[in-house]
Amino acid sequence: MSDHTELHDAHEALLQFLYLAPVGLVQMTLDGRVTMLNPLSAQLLMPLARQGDGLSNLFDTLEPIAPELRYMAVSFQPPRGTICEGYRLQVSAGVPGREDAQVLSITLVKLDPKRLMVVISDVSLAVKRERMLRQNEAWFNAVMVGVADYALITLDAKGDVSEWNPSIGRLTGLTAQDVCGHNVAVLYPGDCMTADRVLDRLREADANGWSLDEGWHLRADGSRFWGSSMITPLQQKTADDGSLISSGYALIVRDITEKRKSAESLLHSISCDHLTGIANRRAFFEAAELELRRHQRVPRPISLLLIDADHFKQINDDHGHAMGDTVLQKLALILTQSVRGIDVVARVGGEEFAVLLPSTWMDEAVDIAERIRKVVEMQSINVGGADLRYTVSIGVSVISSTITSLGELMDAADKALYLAKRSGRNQVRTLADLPRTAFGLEAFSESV
Ligand SMILES: Nc1nc2c(ncn2[C@@H]2O[C@H](COP(=O)(O)OP(=O)(O)OP(=O)(O)O)[C@@H](O)[C@H]2O)c(=O)[nH]1
Repeated sequence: MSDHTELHDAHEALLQFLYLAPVGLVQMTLDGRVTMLNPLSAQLLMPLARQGDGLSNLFDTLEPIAPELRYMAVSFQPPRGTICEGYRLQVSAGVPGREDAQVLSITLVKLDPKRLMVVISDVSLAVKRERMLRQNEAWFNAVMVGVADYALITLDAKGDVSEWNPSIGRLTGLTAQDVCGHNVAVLYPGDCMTADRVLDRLREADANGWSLDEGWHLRADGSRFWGSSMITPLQQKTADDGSLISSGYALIVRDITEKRKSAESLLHSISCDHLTGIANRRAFFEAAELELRRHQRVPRPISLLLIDADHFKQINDDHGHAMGDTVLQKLALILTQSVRGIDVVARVGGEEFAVLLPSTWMDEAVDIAERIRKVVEMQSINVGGADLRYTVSIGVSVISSTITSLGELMDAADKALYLAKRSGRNQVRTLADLPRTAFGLEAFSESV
């Protein structure tokens, strides 16, 4: 066989491999320009491609959901090596009960100083199974493990503590007088549990047979511990509408501080944004999905703030990328300090943040957004002796009869944010601020 034929056959075999590979494979330049992609990667990425751009640059395609990938590639100094492995990208939120969230796993390898290879796979099903497994494990642990560090009490139909068991004193230092007759929310720090949330959990226990949650709990001396709590219904009866309701519940609380510490670094790596330390896009969608599922069971308001730093490109251009990063870190801090423990604060894009506010009406959400806007406006960051000031624009939306899914909630906040930007930035807007006749964005842009 001639060298030429051998080469041709090897090439054919390689193409065949790429074509049939069970994972998406993309080869590209360091700045993301795609030079080769196999059919599976095209299929996985096509829903993300913006009109007109196609899939010509992978970093552009992934910019809205993972702007950090470009920075990770640029800041990777060695001439070759693995830049990231199994990095999870939350593509869509999914619709509870109808459509699963879509999650892609991305491995980025630098082949040589000029080329990157990307391996993409759809791990949506695996993520769903992981979550179920985590839940089952926690459930099992709550029931079977650790007789020394658990506490048991009973609750009435409203979630008030009806029966005291000394185990709760051992775990928390609280006395019967501290808890009996009070809402079980007394076992939690003020900003981590509300009476509404307690009722949600009781309804969840009625529907599923149990409700399991992890979070901060309170000791008598004011200190906190990370606890797992499981609520199970006691005597159940069928209501007029056919649903099951209980006259009482058992609550088991366990101190899992130690277990949390060991799981924390793993959890941190998959759910925290690498720059700001707050939740990343993936963790946000998971938490928001859970919140919306609760809302479907017991309807009550949920508001969303989308916060975007104004003229951020200019900050990067004037003061350098590292200063841009500092601004994002400071903004993340302001957001976490401005809301309650049960609110979800996340970085969902490059300079875009989201805050989900359970049990919060639109006017309360607008007040919180306005407070955040003012704190940012007042803050000055020292840059080489000079003051750097910046502002944010905020879009606010709330679940309503027309906005029922996470996608719609995000979309409404995004439109309101766009309105805030178009109206001059450094302001808070809702869709109610749109001209009545111009609800759609296209119509709006024509009318401005
Ligand atoms: N420093 C830093 N910059 C980032 C990061 N992620 C995204 N960016 C930059 O954020 C900038 C966002 O710019 P644009 O979307 O044009 O928006 P803008 O300049 O904020 O303008 P408006 O949003 O219209 O007020 C881009 O220049 C991105 O490169 C990051 O992690 N760190």
